[in-house]
Amino acid sequence: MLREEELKQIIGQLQDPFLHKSLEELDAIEEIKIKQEKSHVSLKIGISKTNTAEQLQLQQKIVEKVKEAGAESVGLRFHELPQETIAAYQDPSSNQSDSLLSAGSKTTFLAIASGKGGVGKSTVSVNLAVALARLGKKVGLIDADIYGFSVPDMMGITKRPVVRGEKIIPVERFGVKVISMGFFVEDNAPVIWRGPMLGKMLNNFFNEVEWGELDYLLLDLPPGTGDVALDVHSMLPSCKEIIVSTPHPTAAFVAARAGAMAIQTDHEIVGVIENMAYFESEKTGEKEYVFGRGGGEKLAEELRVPLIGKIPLQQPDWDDDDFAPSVYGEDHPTGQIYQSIAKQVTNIIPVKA
Ligand SMILES: Nc1ncnc2c1ncn2[C@@H]1O[C@H](COP(=O)(O)OP(=O)(O)OP(=O)(O)O)[C@@H](O)[C@H]1O
Repeated sequence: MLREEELKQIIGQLQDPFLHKSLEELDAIEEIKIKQEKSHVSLKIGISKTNTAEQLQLQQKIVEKVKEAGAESVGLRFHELPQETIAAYQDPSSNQSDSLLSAGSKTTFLAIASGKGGVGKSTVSVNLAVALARLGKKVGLIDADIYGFSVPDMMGITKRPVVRGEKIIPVERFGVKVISMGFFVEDNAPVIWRGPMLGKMLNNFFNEVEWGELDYLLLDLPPGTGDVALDVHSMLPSCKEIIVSTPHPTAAFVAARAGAMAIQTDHEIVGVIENMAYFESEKTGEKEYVFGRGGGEKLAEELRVPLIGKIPLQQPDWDDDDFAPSVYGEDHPTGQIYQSIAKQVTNIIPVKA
C-alpha cells in the first residue's frame, strides 16, 4: 500500500541540485498521485533549472526511492520553480558564471547609447570600461554595435576568444573582458542581424560567454534611434544607460530621442557625457569650442540626469608602447577625465553588495 505522506517524506529529503536545499524546504513537490491498483505513482516536481544533466540525476534518484517504497512504475514531470523561490535560496556568490541574467546576479548592465553615429560612443565605452577596471572593478564589455563593431580595433585586440566546453571565453585587455560581434565575422564582412537571429546572438553574449563574476557589464549599443538600435534596446535585460552627445545644441535634440527610446524600452538613464567638447591648445591652454557649446548641459537638463563628463577633442597617444589606438593612458589628461567619470559612475551606481 503506497501512502502519499510517506512518499512525500522520502522525496522531500532529496535536494535541488543547484540550490542545494531539500525539495521539502523548497516546497517543490507539487503533486503526488497514486494509482493503488497499478502501484503507479505520478509526480510533479519543481527544480531550479530544467532540462539539465542534474535534472536527469535527480529524476533517477526519485524513481529509485519511489520504487523502493513499493511502486511498480513512476511518472515524473519537472517544471521550473517560481523565480521568487530561486532568488530566495540562491547563493549570490555562486552561479555567476551560469547566467548574468539570473535573479541573484551582482552585475550591473550599463549601456552606452547615442542619438546618431560618429559621436564617440564606442570610444567612450572602451575608455570608461578601462577606467572602471583601473579602479579595481570587475568589468566586461559587449560590443553590441552590431554593424559598426569597432571595439577590438580600438583596444588593439588581435586575439580571438577561445571556446572551452560550451562556453566562449572573452578576450581580456586592459583588465576588461571583451566580446564583440567582430570576433565572429570573417574578414570584417558586414553583417545583417535582424529579429530572431539578433536576439539569439545577444542571448549568446549573455549566456554562453564565461564572464565570471562582474561588477559592471558595459554595452556599446548601435548608434541612433532607428530599427536596429530599437531592436537591440528591447532585447536587452534592464540596463542603466549613459547617453553620449557632441556639444552642439542641436545634437542635444537628436540625443534626446535616444533618451526617449531608452525610457520607452525600460532602461534607466543615469547620465550624459559630452564628447569632443572642446579643443585645448597645447601651447596656450586656451579652449576652443570647435563643435559648439552647451549641448551636454542642455541634454542633461532635458533628461533630468547629471552631466558626468566633458571629453576634449584629442588625438589618442600614438606613441604608446602597448598599442591600442583609442585607449588613453591613465596619466594622459583625457585618461584622467575618464577616471573621474568612472568614479562618478561608481557613485551613481554602486557595485551591488
Ligand atoms: N574626443 C575625441 N577626440 C578626437 N577624436 C575622437 C574623439 N572621440 C571619438 N573620436 C574619433 O571619432 C571617430 C568616431 O568615434 P566612435 O567610433 O567612438 O564613435 P561612435 O559614436 O561609436 O560611432 P559609430 O556610429 O560608428 O558607432 C573615431 O575615429 C574616433 O577615434
